[in-house]
Amino acid sequence: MWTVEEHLADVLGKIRPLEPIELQLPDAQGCVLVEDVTVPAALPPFDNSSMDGYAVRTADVEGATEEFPAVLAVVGDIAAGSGGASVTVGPGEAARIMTGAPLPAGAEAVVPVEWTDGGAGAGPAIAMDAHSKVPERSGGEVRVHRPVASRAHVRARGSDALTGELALAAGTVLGPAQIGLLAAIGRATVLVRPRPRVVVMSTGSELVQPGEELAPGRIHDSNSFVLSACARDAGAIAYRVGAVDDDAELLRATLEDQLIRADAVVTSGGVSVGAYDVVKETLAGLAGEEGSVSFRRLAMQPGKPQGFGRIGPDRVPLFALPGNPVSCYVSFELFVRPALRALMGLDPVDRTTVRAVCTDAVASSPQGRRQFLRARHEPGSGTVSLVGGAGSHLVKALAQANALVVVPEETTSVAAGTEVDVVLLG
Ligand SMILES: Nc1nc2c(c(=O)[nH]1)N[C@H]1C(S)=C(S)[C@@H](COP(=O)(O)OP(=O)(O)OC[C@H]3O[C@@H](n4cnc5c(N)ncnc54)[C@H](O)[C@@H]3O)O[C@H]1N2
Ligand code: MOO
Repeated sequence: MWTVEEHLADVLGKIRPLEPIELQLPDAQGCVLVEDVTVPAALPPFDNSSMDGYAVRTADVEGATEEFPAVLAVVGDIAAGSGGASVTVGPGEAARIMTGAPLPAGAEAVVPVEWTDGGAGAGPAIAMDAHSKVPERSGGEVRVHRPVASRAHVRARGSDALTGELALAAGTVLGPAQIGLLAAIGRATVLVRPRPRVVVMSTGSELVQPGEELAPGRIHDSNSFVLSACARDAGAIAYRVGAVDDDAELLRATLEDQLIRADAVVTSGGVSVGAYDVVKETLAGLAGEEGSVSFRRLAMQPGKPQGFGRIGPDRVPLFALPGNPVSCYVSFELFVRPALRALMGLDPVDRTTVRAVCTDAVASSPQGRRQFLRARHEPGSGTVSLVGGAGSHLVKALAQANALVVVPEETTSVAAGTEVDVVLLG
């Protein structure tokens, strides 16, 4: 028997991060950057207004009040997106300016429109008149009711990022804010490790796709759906092949067809000791260029029988997971997810493990095997409660779980109220 750690070490030892590729920004989300990205030009690229208001010279509005406003001639109207170069604010002048529009020459600060009459001559404005309705507001006069400090409501060129500064370091995982920064500095593509393409297939002649009628003795294929969802959740691109009958030739042909689009292959079923366990039968016999897959028993429950190896000329990692639905899911979480994260260059590769007080007793746990029990973890109270039993077929309980309670190899029972290790799922 292999320990969980030995099997994981064997898997991770055979995984190399995928070669970096240049991806469009939206496709790079969740990926690891493999280049240092520097800021090519100052951000913001020009001094601009942070308010809808009037660009003024501060001396002109010194001492201004509502009763004794500074009356300024409006010499321009600067919308965001306009160059603004044609406008210069001289003494006694102001330019109407919108949030994000470039500060015109001569102006030192912006007074928000609420500190003015907005050009309407009827006391403090609450907003500007729309240009489409009152076009004459782009000229005329404005009464300013309050003084303003130099550079007030001005966002200085380079106040966010300076030219040549490091925007994002290699190794950064690109989340929404990082994607936003890259877009803001004008990058359309970035060099990242791509998402692995994972081919998922169930095996078993008893399997029927959801939506189809069940004949006697047959069940719906759930593993290919779980595994595809797990792969996507781990950041990979999943190709769900569906179910392949227990037929060695068919399995071999399907794998051969699928390898072209796979950075990893995950199968479920057919790895135990039955007479129709064709995954084991087929893959254990690979030789030479075909690669090799070894089958072993792990000291864990669920998930005892496992196959792992690399197949085809490109040595694509292949995980042959047990068919029992819970065994299949737990095996993915413990071994495949870390491998996919390693392919993406993500770190850490493992799920988070915390300590929590188990509110339930575990009456018996197999000696010599690490048991993973489905549970609900309550972070607020630091407790964890078991859901369902240890049976590897209990998919309803699995769907209620958000964690796995770990019962160590040499522990055969756990009293309620004991602190245990808990693997958090998601
Ligand atoms: N004599 C022994 N029998 C078994 C042993 C053993 O040590 N000695 N180990 C048991 C354990 S533990 C596991 S886990 C399973 C693993 O079996 P296989 O990987 O060969 O899986 P199958 O036999 O194909 O299926 C097992 C079980 O799961 C159901 N199944 C399979 N695929 C799906 C799917 N895609 N969706 C839903 N359910 C699926 C299948 O119908 C079986 O009920 O072996 C034990 N046996
Ligand atoms: O390992 Mo099986 O996975 O115990 O049901």
